[in-house]
Amino acid sequence: MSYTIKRFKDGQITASILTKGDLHISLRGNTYEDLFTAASIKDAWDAYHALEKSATTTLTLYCLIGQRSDRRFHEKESFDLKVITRFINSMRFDLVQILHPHSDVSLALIENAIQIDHFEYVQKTYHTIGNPVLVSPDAGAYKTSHSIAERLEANLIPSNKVRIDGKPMISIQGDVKNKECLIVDDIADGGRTFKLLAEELKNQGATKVFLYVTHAQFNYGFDEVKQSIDHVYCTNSYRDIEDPFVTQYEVI
Ligand SMILES: O=P(O)(O)OC[C@H]1O[C@H](OP(=O)(O)OP(=O)(O)O)[C@H](O)[C@@H]1O
Repeated sequence: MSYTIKRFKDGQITASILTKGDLHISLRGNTYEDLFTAASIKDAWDAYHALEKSATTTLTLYCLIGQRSDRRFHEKESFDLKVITRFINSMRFDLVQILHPHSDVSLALIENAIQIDHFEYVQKTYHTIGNPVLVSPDAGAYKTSHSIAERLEANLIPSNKVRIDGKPMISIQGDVKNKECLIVDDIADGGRTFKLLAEELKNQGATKVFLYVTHAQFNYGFDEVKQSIDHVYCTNSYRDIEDPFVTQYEVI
């Protein structure tokens, strides 16, 4: 099965199916354009395979747009993940695979969805560094980090971020003195959460602090995070990064 995509000058996308067969679309999925591209391909495929009931369709998204907006943050605001997942459901794929979603809400809202595990990337990072202590940065990350630590038979130190009078305060529940630490989480947006945590880990005696995130946005660059983090490990689910400070595992 193969297809082509044509973009008109005004941005419109048209998909054409070249050869028949099972459909598998792999995209970052981190833009609305990616989702519309998938919808065009699926529409063309459906038309061309109307009589072929046994053919299957799979959509793989490596960095689902809106995954952090997994609730209505304010009664006057849109619930963006619900809008996005409704659109995905309207395409009617037999299977939708999502790499390391921010929370289970994405999987609950998307029909026929399964998670692509990020364990292998954390495992590679863990062995490359040489068995560091894992650190989970907040309550949201604890459950996943706990399961990863068990699978790696690694030590895990939970930490938490609370705001006191608007100022972020980090609490670390364990001894990191003279230890190398690996913070593990799903997404770096600006990276401030990890910069502050790394500073506190070093204040408490950590010798080195590394960061693993599956989805590496780093929307403000690396200057700030470089001040307290020694190296970043991530996938290229969101974008390709050319920087010696970053090791990327290619997923797309
Ligand atoms: O790079 P930064 O800008 O510091 O952001 C990164 C943090 O934000 C996300 O959590 P979020 O606060 O969305 O999680 P929540 O579901 O607990 O609100 C993500 O899981 C990281 O922990």
